Amino acid sequence: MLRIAVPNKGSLSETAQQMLWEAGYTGRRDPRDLIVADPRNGVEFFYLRPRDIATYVGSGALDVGITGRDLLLDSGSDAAEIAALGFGGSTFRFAAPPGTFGELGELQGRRVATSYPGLVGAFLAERGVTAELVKLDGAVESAVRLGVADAVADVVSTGSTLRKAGLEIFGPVILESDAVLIGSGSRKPGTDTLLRRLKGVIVAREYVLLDYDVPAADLEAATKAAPGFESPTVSPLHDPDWVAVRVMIPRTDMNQVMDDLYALGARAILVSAIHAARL
Ligand SMILES: Nc1ncnc2c1ncn2[C@@H]1O[C@H](COP(=O)(O)OP(=O)(O)OP(=O)(O)O)[C@@H](O)[C@H]1O
Ligand SMILES: O=P(O)(O)OC[C@H]1O[C@H](OP(=O)(O)OP(=O)(O)O)[C@H](O)[C@@H]1O
Ligand SMILES: [Mg+2]
Repeated sequence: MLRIAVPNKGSLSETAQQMLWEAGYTGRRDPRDLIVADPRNGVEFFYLRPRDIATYVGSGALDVGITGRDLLLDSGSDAAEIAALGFGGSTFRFAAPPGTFGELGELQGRRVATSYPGLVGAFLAERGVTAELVKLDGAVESAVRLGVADAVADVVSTGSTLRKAGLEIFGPVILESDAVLIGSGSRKPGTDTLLRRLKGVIVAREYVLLDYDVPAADLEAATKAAPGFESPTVSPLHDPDWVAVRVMIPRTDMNQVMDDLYALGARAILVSAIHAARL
Protein backbone atom coordinates (compact mmCIF):
# COMPACT_ATOMS: atom_id res chain seq x y z
CA MET A 1 0.00 0.00 0.00
CA LEU A 2 1.24 3.48 -0.87
CA ARG A 3 1.19 5.59 2.32
CA ILE A 4 0.04 9.13 1.53
CA ALA A 5 0.13 12.16 3.88
CA VAL A 6 -2.74 14.62 3.40
CA PRO A 7 -3.26 18.01 5.15
CA ASN A 8 -5.87 17.58 7.89
CA LYS A 9 -6.54 21.32 8.42
CA GLY A 10 -5.68 24.74 7.04
CA SER A 11 -5.65 26.34 3.60
CA LEU A 12 -4.60 23.23 1.65
CA SER A 13 -6.79 20.65 3.31
CA GLU A 14 -10.14 21.03 1.55
CA THR A 15 -8.79 21.28 -2.00
CA ALA A 16 -6.34 18.42 -1.44
CA GLN A 17 -9.11 16.13 -0.28
CA GLN A 18 -11.43 17.25 -3.06
CA MET A 19 -8.71 16.50 -5.62
CA LEU A 20 -8.09 13.01 -4.24
CA TRP A 21 -11.80 12.35 -4.31
CA GLU A 22 -12.03 13.50 -7.95
CA ALA A 23 -9.06 11.22 -8.68
CA GLY A 24 -11.16 8.25 -7.55
CA TYR A 25 -9.82 7.73 -4.04
CA THR A 26 -11.93 7.15 -0.95
CA GLY A 27 -11.13 9.93 1.52
CA ARG A 28 -12.13 10.41 5.13
CA ARG A 29 -15.81 10.74 6.03
CA ASP A 30 -15.28 12.28 9.44
CA PRO A 31 -12.86 15.21 9.94
CA ARG A 32 -11.62 13.43 13.07
CA ASP A 33 -10.38 10.41 11.09
CA LEU A 34 -6.58 10.24 11.29
CA ILE A 35 -5.92 7.20 9.09
CA VAL A 36 -8.12 5.92 6.26
CA ALA A 37 -7.37 2.79 4.25
CA ASP A 38 -8.45 2.65 0.61
CA PRO A 39 -7.64 -0.98 -0.29
CA ARG A 40 -9.47 -0.81 -3.62
CA ASN A 41 -6.89 1.72 -4.80
CA GLY A 42 -3.98 0.21 -2.88
CA VAL A 43 -3.35 3.30 -0.74
CA GLU A 44 -3.60 4.45 2.86
CA PHE A 45 -4.17 8.10 3.83
CA PHE A 46 -2.66 9.76 6.90
CA TYR A 47 -4.25 13.09 7.88
CA LEU A 48 -1.55 15.31 9.35
CA ARG A 49 -0.69 18.97 9.92
CA PRO A 50 0.67 20.30 6.62
CA ARG A 51 3.72 21.66 8.45
CA ASP A 52 4.62 18.13 9.65
CA ILE A 53 4.10 16.32 6.34
CA ALA A 54 7.62 16.91 4.95
CA THR A 55 9.10 15.51 8.18
CA TYR A 56 7.10 12.27 7.89
CA VAL A 57 7.90 11.85 4.19
CA GLY A 58 11.56 12.89 4.55
CA SER A 59 12.11 10.33 7.32
CA GLY A 60 10.59 7.56 5.18
CA ALA A 61 7.72 6.96 7.65
CA LEU A 62 5.31 7.83 4.81
CA ASP A 63 5.87 7.43 1.06
CA VAL A 64 4.44 10.63 -0.43
CA GLY A 65 2.52 13.66 0.78
CA ILE A 66 0.70 16.82 -0.21
CA THR A 67 2.00 20.03 1.37
CA GLY A 68 3.10 23.57 0.47
CA ARG A 69 6.46 24.21 -1.25
CA ASP A 70 7.16 26.84 1.44
CA LEU A 71 6.50 24.32 4.22
CA LEU A 72 8.68 21.71 2.49
CA LEU A 73 11.64 24.12 2.21
CA ASP A 74 11.12 25.43 5.74
CA SER A 75 11.25 21.90 7.17
CA GLY A 76 14.77 21.21 5.93
CA SER A 77 13.68 17.57 5.51
CA ASP A 78 15.09 15.16 2.90
CA ALA A 79 11.78 15.08 1.04
CA ALA A 80 11.73 16.54 -2.49
CA GLU A 81 9.06 18.02 -4.71
CA ILE A 82 7.63 15.58 -7.28
CA ALA A 83 5.07 17.91 -8.93
CA ALA A 84 3.11 21.11 -8.37
CA LEU A 85 -0.61 20.49 -7.97
CA GLY A 86 -2.14 23.69 -9.36
CA PHE A 87 -3.70 25.01 -6.13
CA GLY A 88 -2.73 26.63 -2.81
CA GLY A 89 -0.65 29.30 -4.53
CA SER A 90 0.89 32.07 -2.42
CA THR A 91 4.00 34.24 -2.36
CA PHE A 92 6.35 34.56 0.56
CA ARG A 93 7.47 38.15 1.19
CA PHE A 94 9.09 40.56 3.61
CA ALA A 95 6.93 43.42 4.91
CA ALA A 96 7.33 46.40 7.23
CA PRO A 97 5.70 49.78 7.91
CA PRO A 98 5.92 51.97 4.76
CA GLY A 99 9.28 53.69 4.36
CA THR A 100 11.16 51.61 6.95
CA PHE A 101 13.14 49.38 4.59
CA GLY A 102 14.14 49.71 0.95
CA GLU A 103 16.53 46.88 0.22
CA LEU A 104 17.12 43.48 1.73
CA GLY A 105 20.56 44.48 3.08
CA GLU A 106 18.90 46.96 5.44
CA LEU A 107 17.65 43.99 7.47
CA GLN A 108 21.24 43.43 8.69
CA GLY A 109 21.15 43.26 12.49
CA ARG A 110 17.37 43.81 12.64
CA ARG A 111 14.59 41.55 13.97
CA VAL A 112 12.36 39.62 11.53
CA ALA A 113 9.26 37.79 12.80
CA THR A 114 8.19 34.65 10.90
CA SER A 115 6.60 31.22 11.27
CA TYR A 116 9.06 29.92 8.63
CA PRO A 117 12.53 30.46 10.18
CA GLY A 118 14.13 27.68 8.10
CA LEU A 119 13.01 29.20 4.81
CA VAL A 120 13.75 32.81 5.77
CA GLY A 121 17.07 32.00 7.50
CA ALA A 122 18.36 30.16 4.41
CA PHE A 123 17.22 32.98 2.12
CA LEU A 124 19.01 35.64 4.20
CA ALA A 125 22.15 33.52 4.68
CA GLU A 126 22.47 32.95 0.92
CA ARG A 127 22.48 36.73 0.48
CA GLY A 128 24.91 37.41 3.31
CA VAL A 129 22.38 39.17 5.56
CA THR A 130 22.42 38.39 9.29
CA ALA A 131 19.14 39.19 11.03
CA GLU A 132 17.60 38.02 14.28
CA LEU A 133 14.69 35.69 13.49
CA VAL A 134 11.76 35.89 15.90
CA LYS A 135 9.83 32.60 15.60
CA LEU A 136 6.06 32.99 15.99
CA ASP A 137 3.26 30.50 15.39
CA GLY A 138 0.95 32.80 13.43
CA ALA A 139 -0.53 36.29 13.16
CA VAL A 140 3.04 37.49 12.59
CA GLU A 141 1.74 40.74 11.05
CA SER A 142 1.08 42.06 14.58
CA ALA A 143 4.70 41.57 15.66
CA VAL A 144 5.91 44.96 14.39
CA ARG A 145 3.14 46.99 16.03
CA LEU A 146 3.70 45.10 19.27
CA GLY A 147 7.40 45.87 19.18
CA VAL A 148 8.88 42.35 19.02
CA ALA A 149 10.19 42.73 15.45
CA ASP A 150 11.19 45.39 12.90
CA ALA A 151 9.86 43.46 9.90
CA VAL A 152 7.92 40.26 9.12
CA ALA A 153 8.30 37.50 6.53
CA ASP A 154 5.07 35.66 5.78
CA VAL A 155 2.67 34.08 3.31
CA VAL A 156 0.88 36.68 1.18
CA SER A 157 -2.20 35.72 -0.75
CA THR A 158 -4.55 38.68 -1.36
CA GLY A 159 -2.38 41.04 0.70
CA SER A 160 -5.34 42.14 2.80
CA THR A 161 -3.84 40.94 6.12
CA LEU A 162 -0.73 43.07 5.47
CA ARG A 163 -2.82 46.11 4.53
CA LYS A 164 -4.92 45.82 7.68
CA ALA A 165 -1.74 45.61 9.77
CA GLY A 166 -0.38 48.78 8.11
CA LEU A 167 2.54 46.92 6.50
CA GLU A 168 3.99 47.12 3.01
CA ILE A 169 5.92 44.52 1.03
CA PHE A 170 9.59 45.27 0.37
CA GLY A 171 12.64 43.46 -0.96
CA PRO A 172 12.85 40.45 -3.27
CA VAL A 173 10.31 37.63 -3.58
CA ILE A 174 11.41 34.96 -1.11
CA LEU A 175 9.39 32.21 -2.78
CA GLU A 176 6.46 31.50 -5.11
CA SER A 177 4.69 28.62 -3.40
CA ASP A 178 2.08 26.07 -4.51
CA ALA A 179 0.66 22.89 -3.11
CA VAL A 180 3.05 20.12 -4.16
CA LEU A 181 3.30 16.35 -4.12
CA ILE A 182 6.48 15.32 -2.28
CA GLY A 183 8.40 12.07 -1.90
CA SER A 184 11.82 10.93 -0.74
CA GLY A 185 14.36 8.36 -1.86
CA SER A 186 13.39 6.14 -4.78
CA ARG A 187 9.86 6.41 -6.22
CA LYS A 188 7.60 3.99 -4.37
CA PRO A 189 5.37 1.72 -6.52
CA GLY A 190 2.01 3.41 -6.98
CA THR A 191 3.43 6.95 -6.95
CA ASP A 192 3.28 7.27 -10.74
CA THR A 193 -0.38 6.18 -10.79
CA LEU A 194 -1.23 8.70 -8.06
CA LEU A 195 0.60 11.43 -9.98
CA ARG A 196 -1.11 10.59 -13.29
CA ARG A 197 -4.48 10.65 -11.56
CA LEU A 198 -3.80 14.00 -9.86
CA LYS A 199 -2.55 15.47 -13.15
CA GLY A 200 -5.77 14.21 -14.75
CA VAL A 201 -7.76 16.16 -12.17
CA ILE A 202 -5.68 19.29 -12.84
CA VAL A 203 -6.30 18.99 -16.58
CA ALA A 204 -10.02 18.43 -16.05
CA ARG A 205 -10.14 21.59 -13.91
CA GLU A 206 -7.98 23.80 -16.08
CA TYR A 207 -9.06 22.73 -19.58
CA VAL A 208 -12.32 22.42 -21.52
CA LEU A 209 -13.19 20.61 -24.75
CA LEU A 210 -13.99 22.89 -27.66
CA ASP A 211 -15.90 21.65 -30.72
CA TYR A 212 -16.66 23.73 -33.78
CA ASP A 213 -17.40 23.53 -37.50
CA VAL A 214 -15.40 25.66 -39.89
CA PRO A 215 -15.09 26.01 -43.67
CA ALA A 216 -12.13 23.83 -44.73
CA ALA A 217 -10.56 26.91 -46.32
CA ASP A 218 -10.39 28.61 -42.89
CA LEU A 219 -9.03 25.61 -40.96
CA GLU A 220 -5.44 26.89 -40.80
CA ALA A 221 -6.50 30.26 -39.36
CA ALA A 222 -8.84 28.56 -36.87
CA THR A 223 -6.08 26.21 -35.74
CA LYS A 224 -3.83 29.21 -35.06
CA ALA A 225 -6.58 30.80 -32.93
CA ALA A 226 -7.06 27.57 -30.94
CA PRO A 227 -3.94 25.38 -31.24
CA GLY A 228 -5.07 22.99 -28.52
CA PHE A 229 -3.02 20.80 -26.21
CA GLU A 230 -1.33 18.77 -28.92
CA SER A 231 -2.84 18.78 -32.40
CA PRO A 232 -6.54 19.39 -33.15
CA THR A 233 -8.73 16.45 -34.20
CA VAL A 234 -10.24 17.27 -37.59
CA SER A 235 -13.18 15.22 -38.92
CA PRO A 236 -15.03 15.44 -42.26
CA LEU A 237 -18.61 16.72 -42.38
CA HIS A 238 -21.31 15.66 -44.86
CA ASP A 239 -20.82 19.02 -46.57
CA PRO A 240 -17.37 18.58 -48.19
CA ASP A 241 -16.55 22.30 -47.83
CA TRP A 242 -16.71 22.17 -44.00
CA VAL A 243 -14.82 20.25 -41.28
CA ALA A 244 -15.49 19.58 -37.60
CA VAL A 245 -12.67 20.35 -35.15
CA ARG A 246 -12.08 19.29 -31.53
CA VAL A 247 -9.38 20.77 -29.26
CA MET A 248 -8.61 21.13 -25.57
CA ILE A 249 -8.14 24.75 -24.50
CA PRO A 250 -7.48 26.48 -21.15
CA ARG A 251 -10.78 27.26 -19.43
CA THR A 252 -9.66 30.86 -18.84
CA ASP A 253 -9.25 31.47 -22.62
CA MET A 254 -12.61 29.91 -23.51
CA ASN A 255 -14.71 33.00 -24.29
CA GLN A 256 -11.97 34.88 -26.15
CA VAL A 257 -11.25 31.81 -28.31
CA MET A 258 -14.98 31.35 -29.08
CA ASP A 259 -15.22 35.03 -30.17
CA ASP A 260 -12.09 34.72 -32.31
CA LEU A 261 -13.33 31.52 -33.99
CA TYR A 262 -16.75 33.03 -34.63
CA ALA A 263 -15.13 36.06 -36.28
CA LEU A 264 -13.13 33.67 -38.48
CA GLY A 265 -16.33 32.03 -39.74
CA ALA A 266 -16.57 29.03 -37.39
CA ARG A 267 -20.07 28.04 -36.29
CA ALA A 268 -21.72 25.53 -33.88
CA ILE A 269 -18.98 26.38 -31.37
CA LEU A 270 -19.56 24.24 -28.28
CA VAL A 271 -17.65 23.99 -25.02
CA SER A 272 -17.93 21.02 -22.70
CA ALA A 273 -16.33 20.12 -19.39
CA ILE A 274 -13.73 17.39 -19.05
CA HIS A 275 -14.60 15.04 -16.19
CA ALA A 276 -11.39 13.06 -16.13
CA ALA A 277 -8.23 12.75 -18.19
CA ARG A 278 -4.99 10.81 -18.64
CA LEU A 279 -2.61 12.59 -20.97
N1 LIG B 1 -4.21 32.57 2.29
C1 LIG B 1 -3.36 31.70 2.76
N2 LIG B 1 -3.00 31.72 4.05
C2 LIG B 1 -2.13 30.82 4.54
N3 LIG B 1 -1.57 29.84 3.84
C3 LIG B 1 -1.88 29.78 2.55
C4 LIG B 1 -2.79 30.67 1.94
N4 LIG B 1 -2.92 30.33 0.64
C5 LIG B 1 -2.11 29.27 0.45
N5 LIG B 1 -1.48 28.94 1.58
C6 LIG B 1 -0.52 27.85 1.75
O1 LIG B 1 -1.01 26.93 2.72
C7 LIG B 1 0.08 26.41 3.47
C8 LIG B 1 -0.12 26.74 4.94
O2 LIG B 1 -1.12 25.94 5.41
P1 LIG B 1 -1.31 25.74 6.98
O3 LIG B 1 -2.43 24.82 7.11
O4 LIG B 1 -0.03 25.45 7.66
O5 LIG B 1 -1.59 27.20 7.47
P2 LIG B 1 -2.92 27.99 7.49
O6 LIG B 1 -3.78 27.76 6.29
O7 LIG B 1 -2.45 29.34 7.72
O8 LIG B 1 -3.69 27.35 8.70
P3 LIG B 1 -3.55 27.69 10.25
O9 LIG B 1 -2.83 28.99 10.34
O10 LIG B 1 -4.97 27.75 10.67
O11 LIG B 1 -2.83 26.53 10.83
C9 LIG B 1 1.33 27.05 2.94
O12 LIG B 1 1.90 26.19 1.96
C10 LIG B 1 0.81 28.31 2.29
O13 LIG B 1 1.64 28.78 1.23
O1 LIG C 1 -2.71 37.89 1.98
P1 LIG C 1 -3.93 37.35 2.68
O2 LIG C 1 -5.00 36.90 1.72
O3 LIG C 1 -4.44 38.26 3.70
O4 LIG C 1 -3.51 35.96 3.37
C1 LIG C 1 -2.29 35.81 4.06
C2 LIG C 1 -2.52 35.61 5.51
O5 LIG C 1 -3.25 34.40 5.74
C3 LIG C 1 -2.51 33.54 6.61
O6 LIG C 1 -2.87 33.74 7.92
P2 LIG C 1 -3.94 32.82 8.69
O7 LIG C 1 -5.32 33.31 8.43
O8 LIG C 1 -3.68 31.41 8.38
O9 LIG C 1 -3.59 33.12 10.19
P3 LIG C 1 -2.21 32.79 10.94
O10 LIG C 1 -1.28 33.91 10.63
O11 LIG C 1 -2.59 32.77 12.39
O12 LIG C 1 -1.72 31.48 10.45
C4 LIG C 1 -1.08 33.97 6.39
O13 LIG C 1 -0.26 33.62 7.48
C5 LIG C 1 -1.19 35.46 6.22
O14 LIG C 1 -1.24 36.11 7.46
MG1 LIG D 1 -1.90 30.38 9.05
